[in-house]
Amino acid sequence: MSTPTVLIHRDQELLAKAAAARLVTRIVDAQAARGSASVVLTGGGVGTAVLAALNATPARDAIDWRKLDIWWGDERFLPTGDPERNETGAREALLDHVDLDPARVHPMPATNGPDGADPEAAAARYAEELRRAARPEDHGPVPSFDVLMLGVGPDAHVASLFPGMPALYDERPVVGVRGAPKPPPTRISLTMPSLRAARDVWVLAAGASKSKAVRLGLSPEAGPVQVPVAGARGRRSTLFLLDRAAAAELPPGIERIASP
Ligand SMILES: O=C1O[C@H](COP(=O)(O)O)[C@@H](O)[C@H](O)[C@H]1O
Repeated sequence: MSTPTVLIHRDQELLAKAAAARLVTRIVDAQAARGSASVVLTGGGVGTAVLAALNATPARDAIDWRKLDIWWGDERFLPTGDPERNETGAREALLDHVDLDPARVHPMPATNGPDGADPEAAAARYAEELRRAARPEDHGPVPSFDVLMLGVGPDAHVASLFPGMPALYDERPVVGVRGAPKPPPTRISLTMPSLRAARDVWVLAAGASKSKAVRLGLSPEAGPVQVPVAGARGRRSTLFLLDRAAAAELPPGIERIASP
C-alpha cells in the first residue's frame, strides 16, 4: 500500500479547482494507456465541489466521456432523485452536463429499486455489478479503479464506514449499513478492501472541522477500525488533498506540498 502525499491549497475553492485539473489529467492518461478509465465518486461538500469545478473547466473536453466508468464509494439509501443522495448531487454538478455512456454510469441502488428498502440486497446487487466489471488482471472482486475519491467526516469516517461499526470488519466488497451516526441512518458502502483496490486514492478535506480527522488519518499509529480514513490507501498512490484549515493539525514529520 502507498504512503500518503499531502497537498495543501489555500481554500476549498482552489482545492476543488486543483483536484478537478488533476482528475482531467489522470483520466486522460488512463484512457491513453488502456482505452478507458474508471472513477469512484464521493458525496459531501468537497467531492461535489470538485465535480462542479470539473464541469466548469474547458479542460473537461479533453476527456472521452463515453469511455469513462463512474462508480460510487457510498450512497445514502433513499429514493432516486432524493436531494440527499450522493448520486443526485453528482448528476447536478457534472454528470447531467457531459456525454457519458449511460451503461457506464453505475449508481448504487435506491430504495425504489428492485430490492426495495432492503440495503443488504441492494449492496449484494452492487457487488455483483462490480464483480462483472472486474477483469482477471484485477485479481479481486472489484475493478482496479483509476481514481477513488473520498470525503472525510469530522469523526474520520470515509464512504459510509463509520468508526467502530461492523462494516469495518466486513470483507464483502459492498455492505448495507444500518444505524449510521450521520443521517440518513441507512446507507450502502464499499468496504475497506474495495476502497484499497483503487490504484489512486484521493482523500479530500476542507475546513477546520476536518483537521483532527486528517491528523488521525495520517498518524502511523491509527488503525482503520477507530479511524477509517487511516485505512484509505491506494495501491499505487494516496493523496490527501487539503485546504489550509483542514491541514492545520498535521502530525509532525509529514511532508507536505503547499500551493500559494
Ligand atoms: O455522508 C457522507 O459524508 C462524507 C463527508 O461529507 P462532507 O460533506 O463532510 O465532506 C462523504 O464523504 C460521504 O460520501 C457521504 O455519504
